[in-house]
Amino acid sequence: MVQKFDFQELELKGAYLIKPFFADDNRGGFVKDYNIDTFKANGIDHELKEVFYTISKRGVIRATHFQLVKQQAKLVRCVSGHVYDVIVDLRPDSPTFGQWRGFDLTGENMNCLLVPQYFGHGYLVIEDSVVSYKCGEVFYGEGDSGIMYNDPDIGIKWPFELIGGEENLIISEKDKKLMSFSDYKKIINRR
Ligand SMILES: Cc1cn([C@H]2C[C@H](O)[C@@H](COP(=O)(O)OP(=O)(O)O[C@H]3O[C@@H](C)C(=O)[C@@H](O)[C@H]3O)O2)c(=O)[nH]c1=O
Repeated sequence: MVQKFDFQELELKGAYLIKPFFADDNRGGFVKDYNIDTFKANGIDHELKEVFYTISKRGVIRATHFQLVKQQAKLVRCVSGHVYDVIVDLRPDSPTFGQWRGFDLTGENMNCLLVPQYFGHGYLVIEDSVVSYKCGEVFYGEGDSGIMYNDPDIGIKWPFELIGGEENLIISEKDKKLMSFSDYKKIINRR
């Protein structure tokens, strides 16, 4: 079976759900999730500066992250396991400002998300997972920031029932102290 790249632009413009190139045979499979020319031919200008992976246990939440400076577009794929991945449009001049969308990314479905610059990104880990990131900008620790996963004004509906309830969440100390959406709007209005 051979599956070609497939690009679907989402309602949050500039974000894409992407099926990678995939071929299998009696040895197993082959996945190509990035090619600069194929991306350009489909209207996506995404040149890589950094690639990294996160390894997470079921119940982990990493959300909702972005860099306040050196904005980082990223191509995200769950290499193994299952995450519920959420993107949030944080572009103040966008008609979908403040809106979120969620997607099941699994090792099996191989779906990738192209998260544009000026978006927040995060996920809830439904099964032990490895997630890969192919970034258009390097990590910039001083600008590392985020909005609380449970911010009421954004209102992300996380499927906590799939991890046995919100009380089972595993969250970093940093992610317990992120800003509110209301604070984010004050920061960008001052710029
Ligand atoms: C993200 C990142 C972290 N680090 C360091 C900082 C820290 O010591 C350690 C773990 O960092 P964090 O706790 O911030 O990792 P994590 O919570 O996994 O952060 C990630 O979350 C997801 C949702 C994203 O979208 C990513 O862009 C990134 O923000 O790794 C880097 O050196 N380079 C990086 O690119």
